[in-house]
Amino acid sequence: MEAAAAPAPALLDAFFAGPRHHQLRPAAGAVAGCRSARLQAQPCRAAARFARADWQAACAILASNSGGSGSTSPDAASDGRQPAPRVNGQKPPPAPAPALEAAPAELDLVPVSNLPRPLSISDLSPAPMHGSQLRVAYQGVPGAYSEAAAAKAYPGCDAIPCDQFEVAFQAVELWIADRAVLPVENSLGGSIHRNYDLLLRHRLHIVGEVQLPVHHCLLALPGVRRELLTRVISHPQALAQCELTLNAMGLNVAREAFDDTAGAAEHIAAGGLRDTAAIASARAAELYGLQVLADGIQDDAGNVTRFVMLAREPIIPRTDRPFKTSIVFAHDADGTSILFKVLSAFAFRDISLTKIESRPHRHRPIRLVDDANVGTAKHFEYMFYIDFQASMADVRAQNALAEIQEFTSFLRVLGSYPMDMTPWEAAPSSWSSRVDNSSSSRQH
Ligand SMILES: O=C(O)C(=O)C[C@]1(C(=O)O)C=C[C@@H](O)C=C1
Repeated sequence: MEAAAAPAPALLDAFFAGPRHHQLRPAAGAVAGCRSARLQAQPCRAAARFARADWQAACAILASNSGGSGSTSPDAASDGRQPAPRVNGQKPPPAPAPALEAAPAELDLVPVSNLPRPLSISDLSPAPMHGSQLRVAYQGVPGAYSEAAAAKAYPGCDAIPCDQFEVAFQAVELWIADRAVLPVENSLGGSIHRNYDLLLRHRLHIVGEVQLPVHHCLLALPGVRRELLTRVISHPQALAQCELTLNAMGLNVAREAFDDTAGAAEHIAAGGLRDTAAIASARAAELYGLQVLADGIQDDAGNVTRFVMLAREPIIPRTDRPFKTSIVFAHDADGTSILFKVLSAFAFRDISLTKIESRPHRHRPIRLVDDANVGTAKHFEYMFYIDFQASMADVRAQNALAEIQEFTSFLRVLGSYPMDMTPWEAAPSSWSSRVDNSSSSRQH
């Protein structure tokens, strides 16, 4: 039985650092030293023992800086910051929102000129403006679920809207924001693949997670009736999460993808579109002056999106509360047994996996295997992402990863962070029970 222990900095640095210059290669030094052969695993463990005193000293310094803020934010202790008592994210914008000013006067829209304009690529010059508040980048415009996730992760933060996921990553890298909060998976729609790819391309660390119950509404301009609609617009995830309900409502109209749910609501308000409805939050309805045509239209009452919190530095993993660790790996060797070996490394140590995802290996998507008799087989190559339920401060996790390094060509720890353990609160769903009944009668 492997006992839990404080991690050694050399070993943790090695896992967290990953490759510096080429994303798909292991880092020089400790990582490469540990992974390349079974024989080389020993020096790495020796280094780990040697550095234990440094690790404990570093922990002591961080503990004395954290000041016991009592914040509900999972990585607040590592920040040492007190959230300022300001409402989430509504700082004065650099310019009024021109699109909304064009909305027809009779719509009686709530003035939204004080909503922040989303950052775009052209805003990303590294010119940090340091205030006392934690600045948290999210993708979308005010009223997006990601904004609510940012507020849940960092209560009282200054939420910074970004027009793309990529911009949110860069905002943190360039010190325009301190954190990013980005969706990675939804209980109905599945993984948000773009963010898995970006996690690998960028060098940010996962420092926490939040799970947000997602309660969708069907929004339209005031006075619009459902029969007039010819189109429903929203984020593709939101469209997917409401597909059965929309059909059950008899709303078999065109569906169109939008960058984010609140952006779709804003588009309807700005364009005065009377034939279009958006799937978005009740908060988006308020912000953009739309009426709620139907409430709780997600296909399952327990619709939840999981977001990760990203920072420039990792947090110090602990063992006194439930932690999760996210890793990504690839392998060079022929054969499917690698995945089996990786899973065994966790099973053998009784570590539960909470998620496994594969994505194309962008640097080497196809491997050709020639057989003179039958031709050339084209194997697709993958990067594998795994979340497991243990902290990197737990020696079981350290040993599992040391073992995995021996048969993978690339391994990076994306983060080791506290699990979101907030009590379950399913979003009420006025439509889902009908859909459940109708879909089950359809299936049998
Ligand atoms: O469009 C939004 O409001 C978002 O915050 C994005 C997003 C997503 O990417 O999954 C977040 C939560 C919901 O699952 C739907 C959409």
